[in-house]
Amino acid sequence: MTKKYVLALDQGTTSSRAILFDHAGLIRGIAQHPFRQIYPQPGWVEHDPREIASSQLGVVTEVLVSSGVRPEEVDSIGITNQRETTIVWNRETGEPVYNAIVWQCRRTTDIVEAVCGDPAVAARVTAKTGLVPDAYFSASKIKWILDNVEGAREAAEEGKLAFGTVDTWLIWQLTGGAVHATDVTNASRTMLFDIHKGTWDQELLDLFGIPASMLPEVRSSSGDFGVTAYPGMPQGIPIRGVAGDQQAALFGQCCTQAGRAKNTYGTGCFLLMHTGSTPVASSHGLVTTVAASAPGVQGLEYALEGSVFVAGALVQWLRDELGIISSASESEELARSVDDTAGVYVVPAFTGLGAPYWDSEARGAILGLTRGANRAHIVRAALESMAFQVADVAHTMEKDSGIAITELNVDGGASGNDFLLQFQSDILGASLNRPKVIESTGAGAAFLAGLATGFWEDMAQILALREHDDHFTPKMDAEEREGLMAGWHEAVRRVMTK
Ligand SMILES: Nc1ncnc2c1ncn2[C@@H]1O[C@H](COP(=O)(O)OP(=O)(O)O)[C@@H](O)[C@H]1O
Ligand SMILES: O=P(O)(O)OC[C@H](O)CO
Repeated sequence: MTKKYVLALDQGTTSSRAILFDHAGLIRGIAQHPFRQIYPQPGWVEHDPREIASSQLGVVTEVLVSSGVRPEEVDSIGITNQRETTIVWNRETGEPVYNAIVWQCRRTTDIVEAVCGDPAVAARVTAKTGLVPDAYFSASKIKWILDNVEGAREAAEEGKLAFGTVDTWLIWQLTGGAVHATDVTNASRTMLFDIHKGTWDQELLDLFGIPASMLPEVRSSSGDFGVTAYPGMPQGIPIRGVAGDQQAALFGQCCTQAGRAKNTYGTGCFLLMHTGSTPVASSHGLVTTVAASAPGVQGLEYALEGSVFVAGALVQWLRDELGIISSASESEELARSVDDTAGVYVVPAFTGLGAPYWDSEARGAILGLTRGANRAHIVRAALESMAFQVADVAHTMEKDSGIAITELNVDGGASGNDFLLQFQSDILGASLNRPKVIESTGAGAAFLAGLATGFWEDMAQILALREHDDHFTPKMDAEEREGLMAGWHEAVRRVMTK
């Protein structure tokens, strides 16, 4: 076989990565570059679209050179990306009209209130898109650019501007402007896409005042997105896989059937459960999103998604602000040095509380301190708080879907912490699988591309590649679990403002 590798481009919020996967699904090379975070005002977050592209294209060349792989050996490219982040550019010049407005940016809160403040309108938006109206999603960000960048609205109405999430921007760059397309998973995060029909929705476009001519064509996640034609880069490599990073991770974890779920432990946590061909609506503020499908699947597939705002970020806080650990990994050793937290609970509501509490005014607290409490107890309580928060989201998801989570696939930087995973398994009463290749996001993008070209034959072949290096099974008895959970809920109640 002359084609030996699939190249995944993982364009994340803080860095761009390129990862080479071989036929066994193992990583054969990886290159990574951070790029600038731009904070023009409190609560605003931007990226320079040119830096997104240059850092991403830079690591492609770097990974090929550093691993000694020839471009002819690369079967295809899969792209996965930070979602919702919004870029608008001029179709003729290829120049962005404004910086990328990042998913974390809160500048459009007032726009969302003005457009969706009426509960009947909000309900209609949710019914079509599966999303809870919020500045997080792309629609209000596009509107902000059209309303605030001089000449942008006129140019958009004349058909001169193109909108894209980061996948679309990268596809445009890689194909030399030949392809303006996105995939169904990224489209489902814009708040302009009808997730039932699988099409852009004119009513939503009118609501936000966005001309349809700006929108990319929507394609399946595993399919044809053109070939590379960027000057100075290997030419003619097919782009065959595209998915938003959380849906790519779900696919990479082989969660392609109803009830299968994954949780990514990064700065925050993203828990997604595949719900098959049924879009499950949440009664507790979780979002319904489109899942990435393997080739040949008819119609759309869906997932329920819930997130924890502060997870690994709490460990960073212990290190950088409190200074009670010197590295993230030290947290494990310290947590194990004590038998329990001595009744201490940490509620990391730095930016409020998400599902199922939805209290944006709540703030963090360390509770239950006694004279004997020491840093090990606090560090242990911090790790446990990550697991409690995930358990809250998981239980909410179980209620909404009617499906019990008995097995959870895990990944992300903090999933390297065995103490955390054992406690998570105990508190959830579910088994956890941590795959050997922890880069599930990149793996998902690679699988989507390699399935489209025939590099891998089918899902069964990919499932067979999956080697779990670690399983965690619940060891805690029900009484202890319930006691700890009750203590957590009491701690949460103490920080809530409503
Ligand atoms: N051994 C560990 N124990 C606990 N947290 C960890 C550990 N290693 C990394 N982390 C946390 O995981 C996060 C990094 O994970 P990563 O998946 O790279 O995040 P992201 O993609 O959100 O940037 C950081 O917040 C870090 O504090
Ligand atoms: O870039 P990440 O890994 O922080 O992921 C960001 C998410 O896609 C935002 O929805």
